[in-house]
Amino acid sequence: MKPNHSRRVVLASTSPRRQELIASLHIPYEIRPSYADEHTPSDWTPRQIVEGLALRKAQAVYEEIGDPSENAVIVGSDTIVVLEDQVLGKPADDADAFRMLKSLQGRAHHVYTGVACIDAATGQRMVRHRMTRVVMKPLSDATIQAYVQSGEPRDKAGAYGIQGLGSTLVEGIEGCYFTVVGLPVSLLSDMLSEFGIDVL
Ligand SMILES: Cc1cn([C@H]2C[C@H](O)[C@@H](COP(=O)(O)OP(=O)(O)OP(=O)(O)O)O2)c(=O)[nH]c1=O
Repeated sequence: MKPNHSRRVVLASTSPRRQELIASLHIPYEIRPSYADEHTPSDWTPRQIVEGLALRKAQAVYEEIGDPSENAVIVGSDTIVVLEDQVLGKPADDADAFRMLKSLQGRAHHVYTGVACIDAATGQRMVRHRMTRVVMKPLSDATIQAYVQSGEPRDKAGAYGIQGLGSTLVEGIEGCYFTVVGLPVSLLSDMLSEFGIDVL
């Protein structure tokens, strides 16, 4: 059976990494930045945070383009880094990035990414998450400082990007690499097929 490519994906994201990953699936897509409120109650679990925020991001775009004639699936995603019971989002500034990396170095943490799909015509929705364990090498203050000065940590949860210079800080991972980068494509392709979009 040929893949059904008549529906398109609307990626509710400003993240260049997510845009590159959706492009790699070779399905029709468009980008619509979503500016949902990212504050969450302090008692939410990591799963509730990433699933809740992924859904909020998709919902914000659904409210703009949702229409019975719209043959599209809206996708939202959210990533956090969790060190024991501490949730690390994006660093506020370079000092915050240094502090985050100092706490992550030499030990393991978990990266959670939530993915939400909303059918733009019917409003039908699905939300899931994936988690990957990452072990970071022991790092000297000088190495952390040099990495912070590269500018890479600024827009990334946990203040590192495994896909960039941050790859040199990581000892190993258990789980899906793309969950760390911010969009678990294998989970997304399973979810899209439930909405009538077959990647293969
Ligand atoms: C841990 C890690 C995070 N990240 C990024 C992925 C996400 O873009 C970012 C986490 O912030 P998010 O709030 O999940 O996403 P965002 O604000 O960048 O984009 P959106 O418009 O979709 O809300 O951290 C990496 O790129 N590499 C990594 O190794």
